[in-house]
Amino acid sequence: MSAAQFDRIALIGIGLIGSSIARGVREKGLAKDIVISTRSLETLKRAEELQLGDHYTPSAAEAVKDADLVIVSVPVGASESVAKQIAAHLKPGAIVTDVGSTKASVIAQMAPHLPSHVHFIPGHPLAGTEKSGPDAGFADLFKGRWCIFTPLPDTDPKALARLVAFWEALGSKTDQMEPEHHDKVLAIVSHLPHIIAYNIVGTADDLAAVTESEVIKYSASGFRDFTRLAASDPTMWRDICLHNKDAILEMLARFSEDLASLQRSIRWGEGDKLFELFSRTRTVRRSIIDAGQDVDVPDFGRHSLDKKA
Ligand SMILES: NC(=O)C1=CN([C@@H]2O[C@H](COP(=O)(O)OP(=O)(O)OC[C@H]3O[C@@H](n4cnc5c(N)ncnc54)[C@H](O)[C@@H]3O)[C@@H](O)[C@H]2O)C=CC1
Ligand SMILES: O=C(O)C(=O)Cc1ccc(O)cc1
Repeated sequence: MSAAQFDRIALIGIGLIGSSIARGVREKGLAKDIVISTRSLETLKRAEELQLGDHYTPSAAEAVKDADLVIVSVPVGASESVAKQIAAHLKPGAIVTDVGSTKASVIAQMAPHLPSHVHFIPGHPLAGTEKSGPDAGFADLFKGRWCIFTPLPDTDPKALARLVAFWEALGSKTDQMEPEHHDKVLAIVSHLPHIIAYNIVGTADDLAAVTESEVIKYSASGFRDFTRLAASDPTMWRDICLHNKDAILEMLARFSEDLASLQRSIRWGEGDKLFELFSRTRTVRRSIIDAGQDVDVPDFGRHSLDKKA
């Protein structure tokens, strides 16, 4: 058995991320046994129909018994509830991890409840789409994408190395950072873009009453790209906003200031300033492409609008 392989993996939550992990684990042969648990019986039934695992139970406590690796893939606001349910049933020596989009809050919710005889290692795959649920997942979701770990100070290096090997076997590149740093970085690169998308699509929807259906009829690709982000799961994004509040508010304050400056340049016809900003931002896109980070475009770009949600 390689470092990336486990006898029994328990997946708590089987939506886009949990089901992508299940599919990847199967494809790469990373577990002898996959146990799936989720709160909704309907979702659990669907996971079984899709044959994502070997065992299915609505009880998270039941699912983690004898599991060597437990992966919690639920909206971040449900983390404490899951930790409380599984705590007394975890196998000594098991690795417990999560995939939540915020890290300081997940640690604060889970760590106090988990027994000292397990290895709790928070994680976050920077890979996803606007879709949710067990049908939305696919084994290649993590290929070439970062998975960030925010280990606690006393984390066992061997357990961390096994979890790193596991995510790398799923195709991820891996990195580590402090949870607070993670939350600030993600606030600007992921959370703010989604909030801006929700806002602009909401504004356009309000205006639609005035302009009737012109918003849909004439929607250009720029607006269509925003609608993809704004179609993301409402529960997941409500929880991210509530659980990364400070970092998001800090970035929003900065964003609002810069937007006011842009507004002023437009009002006063400051073409040089507009040109300077637009030239600077163009180089950001180019550097992302040059760094080979542009893997999203073919799969999740505007074509995704044409696929079934
Ligand atoms: N969707 C995305 O693009 C990404 C999401 N994430 C994070 O991954 C986590 C899961 O997200 P998705 O898979 O996209 O969501 P999803 O909505 O597709 O699936 C969520 C799953 O959690 C279950 N669930 C909800 N509340 C529960 C509870 N209290 N107890 C047990 N199960 C519960 C649901 O039944 C469902 O199976 C979230 O924390 C999210 O922030 C991380 C990276 C990307
Ligand atoms: O769909 C997109 O463009 C995303 O950005 C997906 C995503 C959503 C949340 C995360 O924490 C990580 C990735």
